[in-house]
Amino acid sequence: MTITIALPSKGRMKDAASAIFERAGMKIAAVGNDRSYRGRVEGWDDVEIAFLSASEISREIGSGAVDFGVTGEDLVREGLAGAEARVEFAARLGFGHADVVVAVPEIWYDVDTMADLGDVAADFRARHGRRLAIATKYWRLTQQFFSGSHGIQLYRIVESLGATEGAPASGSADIIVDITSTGSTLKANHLKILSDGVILHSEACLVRARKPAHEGNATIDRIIAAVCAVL
Ligand SMILES: Nc1ncnc2c1ncn2[C@@H]1O[C@H](COP(=O)(O)OP(=O)(O)OP(=O)(O)O)[C@@H](O)[C@H]1O
Ligand SMILES: O=P(O)(O)OC[C@H]1O[C@H](OP(=O)(O)OP(=O)(O)O)[C@H](O)[C@@H]1O
Repeated sequence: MTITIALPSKGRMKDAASAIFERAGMKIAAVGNDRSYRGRVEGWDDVEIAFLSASEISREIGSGAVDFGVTGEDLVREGLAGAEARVEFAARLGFGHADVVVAVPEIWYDVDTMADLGDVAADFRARHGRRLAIATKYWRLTQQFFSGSHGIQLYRIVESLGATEGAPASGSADIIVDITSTGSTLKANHLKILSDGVILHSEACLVRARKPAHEGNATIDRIIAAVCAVL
């Protein structure tokens, strides 16, 4: 059986992902020209590489179209319902760190915790005639965290496809759920992270699709061992 590994074709994880495989003794060569979206691994004839975007990788692992992928934990947990049952986080790779956080305007002086935010959400309709609006592209993680972990039910998600941190100032939402790494974008937009508002500490992971065909497959075990050995 040919094992397919999906690696980022662009973006911030691309170079570090390929570098880890190279260090692991799996040197990747493009098939065809340099812009090709397929590759192979020198000396590993039963392995092929598919170059995809980070969010496509989480989808393809979920559907089982690829065997392994390197992508952000946030994209896997956001993209796949019941991720744990469908995929294995085989290794945390030590790059692509970002936290998915709940952030509110700095001037909400009385709001520092999720419990405070729950109180705000409960009063919001009476005070403002509408529900608290949360701008995010992480609607699954937001619902799990607000409704599942904190019992907050009174809110509305406003889907954001970019510049999420600008939503409170522009009036399209009251608060946000987004990723942050240095914190400078939140700061520039006068937003603060709630003290218990970190939903997920994400980083790039080697993720395996859970497939029956992987049972007892020596190449599967060899790939995981080779990557883990260089971390
Ligand atoms: N400062 C950051 N901003 C955005 N994403 C970050 C940051 N730091 C780390 N990441 C991680 O990088 C991943 C997204 O990578 P990138 O933005 O390169 O993807 P992409 O190529 O834009 O993918 P797609 O086009 O499919 O969305 C996510 O897992 C995210 O957590
Ligand atoms: O905490 P910081 O270091 O400020 O990083 C966080 C910001 O970086 C990302 O945006 P980016 O400008 O990289 O664009 P992208 O979302 O299109 O990747 C992300 O969406 C945040 O807005």
